[in-house]
Amino acid sequence: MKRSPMIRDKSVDPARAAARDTLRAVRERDAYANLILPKILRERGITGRDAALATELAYGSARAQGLLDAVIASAADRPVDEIDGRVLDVLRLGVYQLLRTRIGAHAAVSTSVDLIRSEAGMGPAGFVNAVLRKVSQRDEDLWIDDLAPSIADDLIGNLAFRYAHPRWIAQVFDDALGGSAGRLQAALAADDERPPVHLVARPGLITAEELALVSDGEVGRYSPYCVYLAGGDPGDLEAVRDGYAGVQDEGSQLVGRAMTVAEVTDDAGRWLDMCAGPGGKAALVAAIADIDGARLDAVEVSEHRAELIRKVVGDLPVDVYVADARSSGLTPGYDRILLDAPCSGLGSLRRRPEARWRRTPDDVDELVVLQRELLAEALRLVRPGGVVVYSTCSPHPAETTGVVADVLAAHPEVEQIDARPLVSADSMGDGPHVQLWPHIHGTDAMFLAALRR
Ligand SMILES: C[S@@+](CC[C@H](N)C(=O)[O-])C[C@H]1O[C@@H](n2cnc3c(N)ncnc32)[C@H](O)[C@@H]1O
Repeated sequence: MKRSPMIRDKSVDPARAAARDTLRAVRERDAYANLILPKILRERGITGRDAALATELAYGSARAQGLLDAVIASAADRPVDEIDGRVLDVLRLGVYQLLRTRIGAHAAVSTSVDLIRSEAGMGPAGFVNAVLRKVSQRDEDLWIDDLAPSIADDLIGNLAFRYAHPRWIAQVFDDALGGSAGRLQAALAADDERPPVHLVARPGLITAEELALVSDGEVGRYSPYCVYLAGGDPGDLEAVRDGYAGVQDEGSQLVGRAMTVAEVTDDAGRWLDMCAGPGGKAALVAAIADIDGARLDAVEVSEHRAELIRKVVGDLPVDVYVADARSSGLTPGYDRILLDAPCSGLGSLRRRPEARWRRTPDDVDELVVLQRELLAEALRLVRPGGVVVYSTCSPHPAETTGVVADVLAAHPEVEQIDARPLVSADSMGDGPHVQLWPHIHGTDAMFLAALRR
């Protein structure tokens, strides 16, 4: 591969250059950090400690962007949108190192100056040096005390700033948590951390205990298929490469499993996953279907994502349909349906570093309309006595309890059943729905509700 000039420059640290180029791709091309960074590392042959450092700096800086920008604007005495983008990327990396890592101030500043000098020259390097030296005079708490809204005036704004979330998202979490500052603080803090990798042991191929043994991991708390990986790249594991295991958040496993364990009398084995791409839950459900003698129809509107489903389900009993699930043409009469609806993803922000700064409240309004239509169609496709599991990787009340309440109001023939026994985790509240949380369950903030027609 063609190496960029800054990589050849001996003064530039390859790990930091990889992190900088990731932030640039995120800023300039709306790239996803967790897709672009692994590619950069692979292409440049960066492994081991350098790869770990690049990952920490790129993901950490992307996740903390709002906090970092407020500090940069204050230290530079100008809004960040008046700072050249390439300089801003390097400043974000530098401020992240100063405030949120144990890297010494001298190393954080000098490596940042090297990064920008190699591609933009002495002027921008002097600016980066001056801003970072000013930032280095205080620690993170002092900067937060200076710049965050006061606790007395705006508690949610203060917590949002402190834990690097847009205020509107902190407000959504607060609404979903029922307005307790302690709970909100714990939720935001957990969401501000780098999440552990969860593996799924594919039923029928390997047990969680066996997978824990070969991966040096720990068996999960709730999902019988889950293993918590202690560290390292899951792609290096033979079990993952051979398809015996995959990467999947424990909450997502619990949702897939819930659809298969709900009580359905005379289950004829006609199962449907209505929004199945890229196939994480479909693969788990299909493996269980294989054991139970059932067959899964998997619908996905995007051809590319449908192809990902085909790859991950392999020879399992699955038929993949590329269609809009609101008008798929499938014959009604399903025993079990999983509707893992397209959603804002506010419950898995910890796994998508830059996502929190891209989402807007308007995204949610459009999604809610689609979610209602999809759920109404699921209720049309399920047979009397059958069960629909509705789930989102978002705790936003409009996308969760709001959608369920609206659709139930229009369908008196449908009852909501208690989803808690289908999940069997701790602290699941009063039901009948289940809302999982990173700070309580260690999972993404998945929601699920179970409806019987
Ligand atoms: C939350 S994701 C599903 C994740 C999946 N269940 C998994 O575990 O891998 C929602 C999926 O729904 C698809 N989708 C969006 N609108 C759709 C529609 N109208 N009909 C079918 N699929 C749709 C999206 O392309 C996306 O792949």
